[in-house]
Amino acid sequence: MPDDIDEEEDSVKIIRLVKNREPLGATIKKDEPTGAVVVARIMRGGAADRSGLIHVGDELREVNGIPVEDKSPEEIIQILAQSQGAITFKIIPSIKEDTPSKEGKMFIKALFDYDPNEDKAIPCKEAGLSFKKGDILQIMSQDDATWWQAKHEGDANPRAGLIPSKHFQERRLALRRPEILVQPLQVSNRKSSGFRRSFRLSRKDKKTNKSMYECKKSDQYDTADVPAYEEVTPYRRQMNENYRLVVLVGPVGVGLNELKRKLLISDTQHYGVTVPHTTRPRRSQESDGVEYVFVSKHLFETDVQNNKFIEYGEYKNNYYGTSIDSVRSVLAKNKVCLLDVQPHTVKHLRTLEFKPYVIFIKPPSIERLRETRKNAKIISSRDEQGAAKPFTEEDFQEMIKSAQIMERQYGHLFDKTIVNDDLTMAFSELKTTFDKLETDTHWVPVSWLHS
Ligand SMILES: Nc1ncnc2c1ncn2[C@@H]1O[C@H](COP(=O)(O)OP(=O)(O)OP(=O)(O)O)[C@@H](O)[C@H]1O
Repeated sequence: MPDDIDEEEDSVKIIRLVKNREPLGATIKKDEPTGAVVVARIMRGGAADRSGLIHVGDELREVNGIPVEDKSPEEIIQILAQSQGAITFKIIPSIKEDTPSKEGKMFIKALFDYDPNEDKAIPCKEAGLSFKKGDILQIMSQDDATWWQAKHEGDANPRAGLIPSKHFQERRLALRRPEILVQPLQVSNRKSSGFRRSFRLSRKDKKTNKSMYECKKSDQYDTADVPAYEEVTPYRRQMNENYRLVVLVGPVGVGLNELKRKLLISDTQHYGVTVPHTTRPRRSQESDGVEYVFVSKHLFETDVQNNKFIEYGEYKNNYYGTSIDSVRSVLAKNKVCLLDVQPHTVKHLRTLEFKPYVIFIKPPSIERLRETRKNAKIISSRDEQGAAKPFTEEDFQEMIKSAQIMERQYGHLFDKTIVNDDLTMAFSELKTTFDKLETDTHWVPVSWLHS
């Protein structure tokens, strides 16, 4: 054995990787205490990972015969960027053993849009993975507390990209929160018709000009508790199970009732709606349990105390409300229950029992609203009698503004968005969505199935 080889040389490894146009899929850093250049991260599925020859913690000594000890990571990256074909690395392997993990078995739904190019904090923009709110991501590594590695679910390309970890993203969102909170839920104080009811008769208190459902303070600022990701798992309804609750949300006048009505008449045996409760006296042509369940004020208030209502409110000194049991009774008849609620209510319905599927009905552009709603009528909140009137330009503007606020504040809870431009097309998209919901596999929160 020659004398000039020091002991360390025993462990030196020479490896060759062939680099084509694809990046190597590894990042390096200077180890502060020792000054050594070490591999900081191996991107899952990238060229370095697939070779199986380089690992996190390996110390880099030479690249193509050039010693790297006195070079900064940027200079080394430069050398690598300029190299093509086979690249030779001299490394001292890390002694750390790889720990088996549940890599690739965890799926998350992204609850925000992400573009690595806009992210000042990401260690390497090229390694970042961009995604949109609602995308399903497969988590490939959580080794790093700040930067996870992920792929789009179903993507055949094995290479993972960097995404902010849940903890990191939520922490930085929390720091930015005061900005977000400036936007209140109500669209304007001219009228508060931005939010709809499941029962049209009792929509607004015209005298106080208030929405009949006063939101709790915390509900108005829901953005404050928006998580970054939600862990999800595939779910397919079994034959003996109840149908999932279908929740429809959208701004007033967007056509929610119209779509619901069309669905109901398309198959009255299959679809159902809840019967609301009221404390107003029954009219002669009405039957208890058909138009409304008629109850006393005392009973209604007791039920409110016992959290029996999903939503409730007061209109002309009478209470109106949708009870949780009314949803259960539709589901128990083996029907698909169509429920329309204010968007802030959705989070209370997200339980294993209801497994809600939330559809957002969105207005088209203002130009299309003008064209398509020429003969349509809206129940005007400015009208004491609540009579149907043709849409005004203000109604259109408010509908669009209200939809934007809903999307921004509650978009993370929507499973599907349908634009109600042409009614026939919107209905057919809705119908297809319903059919798929009953037969296909969908992603649902893990907490619903493992709670
Ligand atoms: N795509 C469409 N094209 C043309 N007219 C439509 C369309 N969708 C709904 N309409 C009409 O718009 C009007 C308002 O619809 P609808 O009552 O269903 O709205 P809504 O969202 O349920 O409102 P509200 O909360 O006031 O009950 C109705 O006259 C309806 O027929």
